[in-house]
Formats: sequence, C-alpha cells, structure tokens
Amino acid sequence: MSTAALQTQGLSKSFAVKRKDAGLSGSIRSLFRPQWEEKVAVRQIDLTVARGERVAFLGPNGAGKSTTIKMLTGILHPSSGEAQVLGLTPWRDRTKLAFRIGAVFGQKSQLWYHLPPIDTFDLISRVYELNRSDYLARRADLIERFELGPYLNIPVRKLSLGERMRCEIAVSFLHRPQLLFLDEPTIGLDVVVKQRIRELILEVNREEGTTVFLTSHDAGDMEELCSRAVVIHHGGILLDAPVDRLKREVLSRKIISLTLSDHFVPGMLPDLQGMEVLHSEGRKLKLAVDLKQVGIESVVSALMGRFKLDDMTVEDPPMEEIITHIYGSGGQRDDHSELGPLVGTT
Ligand SMILES: Nc1ncnc2c1ncn2[C@@H]1O[C@H](COP(=O)(O)OP(=O)(O)OP(=O)(O)O)[C@@H](O)[C@H]1O
Repeated sequence: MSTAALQTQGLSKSFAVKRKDAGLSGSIRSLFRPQWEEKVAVRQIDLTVARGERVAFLGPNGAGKSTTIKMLTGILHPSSGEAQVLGLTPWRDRTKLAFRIGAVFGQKSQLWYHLPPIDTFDLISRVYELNRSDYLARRADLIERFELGPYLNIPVRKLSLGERMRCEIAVSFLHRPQLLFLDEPTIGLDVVVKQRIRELILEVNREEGTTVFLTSHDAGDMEELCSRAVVIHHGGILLDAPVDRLKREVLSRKIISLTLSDHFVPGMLPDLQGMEVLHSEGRKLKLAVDLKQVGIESVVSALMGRFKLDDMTVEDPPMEEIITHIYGSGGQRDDHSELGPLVGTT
C-alpha cells in the first residue's frame, strides 16, 4: 500500500462547454446549432501528500481547486492521469474511500438544518456503520473537545455560524477519517472563533495523524494550520513550498485597520519606515506594514502613543493579493520573486 495519503500523476480534467457568440442571435444560434469547445480546468497535476501532512491548496477563483478536490474524492472522473488517495483510486472506489476520508465545506452544511446536532451525530454514525459503544465514546470525546455541550440539542438553524462550524468539524471527525478535506472552513467567522477552529483541527491532526488538505482564501488558515502550500493557477501547479518560507518571503505584509476616537489628521501619523496609509476616511484608517522593515509591536505602540483608539485589527492581506504578489499581475510569476524554484521545493 502506498505510504502517501494522496498521490497524483498528470491529473487533468477538461469540460466541454458550449460556445456562445455575443448577442441574442448568438444565443439563438447556440441553442439550435451548439458548438462545443474544451475548457481545461485542471492540467497535469503531479502531487504527493504524505500521511499526517497539512497542506494548503490555494489559488485564485477558477484556478481548479474544487475540480481537483472533486476528483480526489471520487465525485468526478479525470479526463486523464492517475490518483491514489489512501491507496484507492477515488473514482473507482468512491464508497470505500468515503469511509476513510472526511470533508467540510464552509459554505455547505452536512448538518440537518432543522434538527439538533446530536441527531446528525446519530445519523452519521449509522451512515458509517459505527459500533454503538465506540460511537458513543468518540462522540463524548468530540463533544468535550469541541465544547459542544450547550448546542447539542438546539436545532442547527438557530446556531450561530461559529457554533455550527464547530459542530460541522466535530461531526466530520466522528468516523476517524485518515484524510480530511477542508474547503474554506473559517469563512465568515470572527477572529476568535477562527483561531479556536484552527487549534482544534491542529489538535486532532497532532493526536490522530489526520492528513489535512485545505483550501482557503484566508492566509491565516494557511499560516496557522498548514506546513506546506501548493498554489495552482489556470489549472496547473505554480508553487509548492513550505509555509514557513512563504511567511518569511511573502507574508511579510500586515494590514492594520483602526477606528480612532477623533478624525484622522495625517500630520499626527508616526514617521515609520515600512508603514503606508492605504485608506483614510473620517475616523477610519487602514495601514499596510512591511514586517521586513518594522516590527508590528513598534507600529502598534507608536500608533497608541499618537492616537486615542476605539478599535484596532491586524490582518493578513487577502489571498488574491498574496498570489498576485508572488506571480505578478496576470498570474505570471514575477522573475524577481525571492521564492526560487517553483515546484518541488518542499
Ligand atoms: N461542470 C463544469 N463545466 C464547465 N466548466 C467548469 C465546470 N466546473 C468547473 N468549470 C470551470 O473550470 C475552472 C476551474 O473551476 P473550479 O471550480 O475548479 O475553480 P476553483 O479554483 O475551485 O474556484 P473558486 O475558488 O472560485 O471556487 C473554471 O474556469 C470553471 O468555470
């Protein structure tokens, strides 16, 4: 049996899409005499993920992330290429694979909306044919770990997004999956809840060796959860590198958003190398900080010395900005990138 959690060679997927000329006449023509063209969604993906590894699979909208995950979970057949997930070919052994993997989709719930989470636990335990006493012990452990006690008997529709996501992830661990696909697991959550969810996933990864394959538009998910980042663009792998290295070389910018007690007066801004005003309006101020030039602590204390603050948040730039930064505009790699070779650098 393969020791890798997943391995692909030349994995590719094309879709036949109808070509439509512009305007009403184009629409009518394509209705009666459709012309098809090939849309390559995923091209020649070679990827190996070791068991227990935590990989962020990133890319701008339309890059091919979902299509790849659909092939890796057996939902879609590839047009060409091979894949082995936990030693199985996903599209041939989909049911068998389903017993060994888990999936969490931030935008799509697997909890029954009108039922309390405890009922979903019961139903899922039957789907996975879990032994009753093992199931009850596992459920008790997950309830404690994810602190679900207060929500267990409340219909899911009445839970907050953060409470629901904690339940979603706990349920996905019920059958002890060896590999967990997480698609935008922290989307829409506040900073504190995001942090807690990341800690819980890390904890299970550490204790049970669960392989984590994550897609997210939140750089924090990659930074705090994953040790390796694979970036795809136009269906192909553009970068495969340790997250530590990306952090050093690319994630060196932070965005600080401030709400001041009084109107912002530009002259009051501390003069610090590496700090730039992105936007200001009334009492609101948004700054970018280059951590290679100045420490975040120095910036925060300088700002607190000059302004009376009502609120302050420190965030990563959006994923799209990070990817654009790596490759330059139009998805082309910036030749001055400090990242060195694009693939196989792990
Ligand atoms: N069933 C389909 N038929 C035709 N084209 C498709 C189909 N599914 C995906 N595509 C196209 O394949 C490309 C990759 O789509 P995919 O959904 O995999 O991207 P993604 O990286 O997951 O994007 P996002 O971050 O927006 O979810 C896109 O151009 C998309 O329009």
